[in-house]
Amino acid sequence: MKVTTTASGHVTEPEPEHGSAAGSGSAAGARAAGTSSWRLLLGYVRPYWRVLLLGGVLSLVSSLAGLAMPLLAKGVVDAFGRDQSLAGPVLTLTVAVVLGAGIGALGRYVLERMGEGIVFSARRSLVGRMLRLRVSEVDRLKPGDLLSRVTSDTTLLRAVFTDGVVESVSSVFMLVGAIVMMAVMDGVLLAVTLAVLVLAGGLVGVVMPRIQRASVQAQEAVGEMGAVLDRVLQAFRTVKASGAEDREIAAVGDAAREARDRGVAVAWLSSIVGISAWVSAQLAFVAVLGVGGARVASGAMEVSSLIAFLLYLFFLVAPVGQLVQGFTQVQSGLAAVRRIREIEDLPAEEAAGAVPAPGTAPAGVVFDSVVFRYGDDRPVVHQDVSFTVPAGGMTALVGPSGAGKSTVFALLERFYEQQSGTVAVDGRDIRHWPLAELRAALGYVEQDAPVLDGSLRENLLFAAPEVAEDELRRILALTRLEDLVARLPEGLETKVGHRGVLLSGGERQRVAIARALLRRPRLLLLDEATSQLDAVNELRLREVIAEVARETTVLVIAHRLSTVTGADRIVVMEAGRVRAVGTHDELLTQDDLYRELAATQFLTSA
Ligand SMILES: Nc1ncnc2c1ncn2[C@@H]1O[C@H](COP(=O)(O)OP(=O)(O)OP(=O)(O)O)[C@@H](O)[C@H]1O
Repeated sequence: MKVTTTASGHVTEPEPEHGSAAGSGSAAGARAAGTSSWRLLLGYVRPYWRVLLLGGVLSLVSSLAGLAMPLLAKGVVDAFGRDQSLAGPVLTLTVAVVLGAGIGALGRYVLERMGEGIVFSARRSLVGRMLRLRVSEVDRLKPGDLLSRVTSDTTLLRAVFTDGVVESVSSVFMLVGAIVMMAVMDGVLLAVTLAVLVLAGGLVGVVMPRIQRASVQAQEAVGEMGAVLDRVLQAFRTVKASGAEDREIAAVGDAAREARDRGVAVAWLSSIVGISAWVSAQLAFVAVLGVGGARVASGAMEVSSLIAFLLYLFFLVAPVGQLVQGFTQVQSGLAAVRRIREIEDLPAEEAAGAVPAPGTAPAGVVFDSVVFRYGDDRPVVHQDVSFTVPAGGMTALVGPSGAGKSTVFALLERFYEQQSGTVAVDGRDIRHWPLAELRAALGYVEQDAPVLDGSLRENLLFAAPEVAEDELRRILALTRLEDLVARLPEGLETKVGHRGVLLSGGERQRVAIARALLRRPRLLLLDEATSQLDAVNELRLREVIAEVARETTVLVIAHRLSTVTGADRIVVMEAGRVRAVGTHDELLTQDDLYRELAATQFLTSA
């Protein structure tokens, strides 16, 4: 696939040549999507073609040994009938059985190993792609569904080449071989057999497309169940506090039931195919026994040939069953590939590569006539935003909820791109910065300061794993976290738990600041927590911000009076515009909205 990089540094890919499975209703569209799914599937198997070939050859050799078995059995019967020694034919038969089974098992192992390799590379490439998706794309996706694409859909790829392609090829080989051998034995009996089998074949042809549709729906249902479950786990405490457990259990149960129903539909259709293959084989067996018995009685056929023919007939049953199973596996695999491809087709950011050191000098920011909306169908969030943050010191952004303050940070990090206007960091349009370098120059502390599952040390070094111990100690002192480290049972190595449950809100915020500072940002973006902090934490946070502002530029979305009074300048935003800029004292006299904000929102935490 051709990938191009735009002037802005964004990687763009051509529109998918074919509509996705969900999008294309027409038969031609579905065919085209099928073709490209195959191409994608082949892409996964390409690195393993030698292994696939080896596995395929081993399976074929094992099938050949299987095909020889009835002939060798006929040899045993003939030797018995002619009063010859049985040792030779029995030994040959035994060797063929043992060798055939051994080679078959080895072939199976080789293919299964390859299947695991394919799942591994599909997962690696999908996760690699997922983490590079643009934030705007991920906003639209459901995390649970994404998870199921990485965990469950990729698993289905394993069986495509093992149970699917190779088994099907060796089944066709067995089938053709058995039919040829049957033709050699007795043409009349073959005609009887084929007449019965063609009837079953027609039924299978009708059911197969339904199996394909049901497989896609089954996988979508599993994805949906993941999405519902994720919703519950994300808001676990809210679910409990709202007494909504029963309703949510029912919702997840509904999704699970849907997944079960779709799975049952696949099983039902597969069993129709399986049973018709089995019944037709039995019918063929009875017919062959009747007609063959008559032919043996009339002397037109030897009894050993009838026995060998019947054995070949039994040989037909297994490959037909495998073909059916193989076809189902391939259908599920293709459906999985389509779901994986939907993610791989989404626009991604440029790859990080080596990040040049962004320097350490504080960087300024300029927003110039920025207009931005989150999507074409969304309202304009930044109507016309212009302001300047000089390098060094602290600038506070204030304004009512929904004014567009957090969006300023999202644009600076280039999570989204403005529709018009310019955003510059250190005098350079951010679209001209290599993305990784830009992000390395910024430290970003989110409002809810997420803590990742792992130790406190892992959390602190998340953005800068190579940082020296003295620098870590310096930042711990700067962010007033030394007490916390001393208090935790295992110090820095203490597991802070999923979502940082061991830490208070204020501590979480300071851990997030320390994490950002350890990367030595030239500009710290701090979205202050709105939650109330106790007096000690409030004071510590204020000291930390003031001290950091001596080293670098700090742009803080402020929710506390104590923060804004310490700021060198304050930018007041309202409804997607900047309405005033000044110091606290200036704005108190000049700007009504600021005076009101200071009197209401900020006053509680003076
Ligand atoms: N990812 C998003 N997708 C779509 N709309 C969004 C997204 N993030 C924010 N918005 C919308 O953009 C508007 C501005 O949001 P923003 O978070 O920038 O405001 P804010 O001033 O930071 O508010 P607050 O102080 O409450 O956090 C809001 O109406 C919000 O609903």
